[in-house]
Amino acid sequence: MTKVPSLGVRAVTKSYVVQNIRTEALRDVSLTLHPGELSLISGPSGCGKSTLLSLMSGLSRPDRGHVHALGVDLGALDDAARDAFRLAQCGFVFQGFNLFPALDALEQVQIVLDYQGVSQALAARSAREALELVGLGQRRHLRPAELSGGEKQRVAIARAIVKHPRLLFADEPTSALDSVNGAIVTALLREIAHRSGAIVVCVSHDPRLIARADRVLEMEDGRLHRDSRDHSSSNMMGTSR
Ligand SMILES: Nc1ncnc2c1ncn2[C@@H]1O[C@H](COP(=O)(O)OP(=O)(O)OP(=O)(O)O)[C@@H](O)[C@H]1O
Repeated sequence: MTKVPSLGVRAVTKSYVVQNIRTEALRDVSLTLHPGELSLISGPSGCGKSTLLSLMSGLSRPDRGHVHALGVDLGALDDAARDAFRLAQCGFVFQGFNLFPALDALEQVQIVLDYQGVSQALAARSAREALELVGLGQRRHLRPAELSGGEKQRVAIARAIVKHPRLLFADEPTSALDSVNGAIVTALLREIAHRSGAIVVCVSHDPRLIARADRVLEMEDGRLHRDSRDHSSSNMMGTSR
């Protein structure tokens, strides 16, 4: 295993077949994402954003092409090894928060480390630090029903970062939030990328996130259509439209 700390997608295609109808979700997509940056994947509904996120995080496999994460070829790993890679290296934030109703904020975050076999004392301390980082240190004993939507998303972010993942994936993390909380969560994701050096990847339509991202990748019809890093490019990676 090399120590290349990037996330690379090379000539990836992915189709779904439902009732004999094939949908090409990704067509020959290539990109490299770098540590310390908040990268945003944007584009119209159905253009392949979530499929790309799922391949980059090792949740699914491409039909063709390769995904290299932190120097590891995810396609070369069996299911157990990919699960282990995700557990060790990846954090996830989803639009619906996915919190346990019966647990308070501290427990929601701590449970991740408990699952990894970290001692109770260290898990509690780390969970508290992660909640402080997202500005919820004082509200750590509240349950989801006692927290606002923005606070719940911040708990979800604390849960995702408590094990210091080098890859942080967020699928529409602000879509359920009002403008103030959307801005807070956006700033937080960017700060996490800059401070921790993690590769932070968001899928979103949210203009607040688009405006604050270090890099914006626009998709269209299963292809990468535009990369803000390459201003001259509107048809990337040899794809012509
Ligand atoms: N599990 C699946 N089975 C069949 N088709 C799928 C599946 N997942 C996605 N698709 C199809 O693949 C294409 C890309 O879907 P994907 O969810 O990646 O797009 P998206 O850009 O994330 O869309 P949205 O913004 O609406 O979430 C769409 O045409 C979708 O209907």
